[in-house]
Amino acid sequence: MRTLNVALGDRAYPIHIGRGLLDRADLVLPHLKTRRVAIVTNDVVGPLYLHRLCSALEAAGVQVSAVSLPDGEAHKDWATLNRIFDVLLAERCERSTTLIALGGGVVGDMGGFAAACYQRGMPFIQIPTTLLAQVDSSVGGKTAINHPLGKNMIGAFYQPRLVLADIETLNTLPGRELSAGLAEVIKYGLIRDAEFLGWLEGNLERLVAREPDALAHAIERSCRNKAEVVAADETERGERALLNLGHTFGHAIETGLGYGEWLHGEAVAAGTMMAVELSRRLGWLSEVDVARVAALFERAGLPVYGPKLGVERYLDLMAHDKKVEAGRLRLILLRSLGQGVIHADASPAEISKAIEARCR
Ligand SMILES: NC(=O)c1ccc[n+]([C@@H]2O[C@H](COP(=O)([O-])OP(=O)(O)OC[C@H]3O[C@@H](n4cnc5c(N)ncnc54)[C@H](O)[C@@H]3O)[C@@H](O)[C@H]2O)c1
Ligand SMILES: O=C(O)C(=O)C[C@@H](O)[C@H](O)[C@H](O)COP(=O)(O)O
Ligand SMILES: [Zn+2]
Repeated sequence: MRTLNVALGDRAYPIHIGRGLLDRADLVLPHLKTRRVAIVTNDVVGPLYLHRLCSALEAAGVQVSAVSLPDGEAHKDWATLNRIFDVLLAERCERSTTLIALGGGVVGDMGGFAAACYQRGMPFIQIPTTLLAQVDSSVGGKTAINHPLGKNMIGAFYQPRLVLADIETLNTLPGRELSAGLAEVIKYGLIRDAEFLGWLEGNLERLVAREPDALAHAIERSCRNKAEVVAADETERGERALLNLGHTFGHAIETGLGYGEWLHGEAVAAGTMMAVELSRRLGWLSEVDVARVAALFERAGLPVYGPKLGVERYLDLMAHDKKVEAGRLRLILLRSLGQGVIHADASPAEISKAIEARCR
């Protein structure tokens, strides 16, 4: 098992990465306030892993309630969030009960938001079961639900007390979902870790083949990058915005097509290509750099062009981005491969050309 720390003072928490961790109640117990938990999962993950987690906790004397949500991004909404509150109340969960999110990023984002709101805040633990959730969404405390007009528009910053990433859960993950997770892995290389980017270029097929050592390395390195950024800028006043590379375009794709049509990671990959193209047009990247990034995404089984929504529609959707300040779009671009930058000066005409060049 490898352990990292998210250094947030008296709210610091560990990220444990390893095999068989679902059975390790001993890792969970020190982070509970009382011996009472409510597990939030979904209709796909529950049948696979809920029993193991429940058995381990119950054997350690913990009283467990569980709620299973319908699967998918289309259910990351108010109605589904409310189902969590219905169960927490019906089961008489207390403010000291710990909510455990067992699943991918959708379950984690919704479980975390429910934990932030229920009785004004209950303890929260993340047990991520997708690659995307293990490398990104379970760390850092962004929680949210979607709105028909924009992704993650209603939410809160609310940190977990523990992240438990059991790599063995990735064995049952569909290939398309593994690829989606790789988009966020590649992101860390592009925005702040050129050495890791080089490693990814040399090892991508090992990740696609789910070689345990390669996966463990990629998850640890990704979490290390994310933990450093979050510790330095928890609520996205500055540097944390770099984690949004490709997301302003990508969220427009997800919202524009309807949630769940494209996976988040797929939209981020196509959106990153738009950001990369704009960076080239600004003179920061070369044609060779663009080809290098596209090749990496393609080897990961990810799209490198977005859908043809129409440039006006893209711009309209992008205007809802949370990084918009005083009506001005702030985009994450690349000064070089491995160095992200927040850029507020791109003109709508320049942005439009980059979108058009990367739609098909
Ligand atoms: N909070 C953050 O910082 C952050 C970061 C990145 C993404 N996100 C959010 O995360 C969401 C995407 O997360 P995701 O990619 O994990 O999608 P997801 O949660 O929808 O999970 C993907 C699919 O895999 C299934 N699944 C999960 N674990 C499995 C397993 N071990 N075996 C088999 N099937 C399994 C799920 O039921 C689902 O069908 C998006 O809503 C995105 O906005 C949040
Ligand atoms: O943790 C962050 O900060 C991120 O931006 C990580 C992203 O991968 C993630 O998709 C996040 O939910 C997007 O945040 P948002 O603020 O644009 O909704
Ligand atoms: Zn993301």
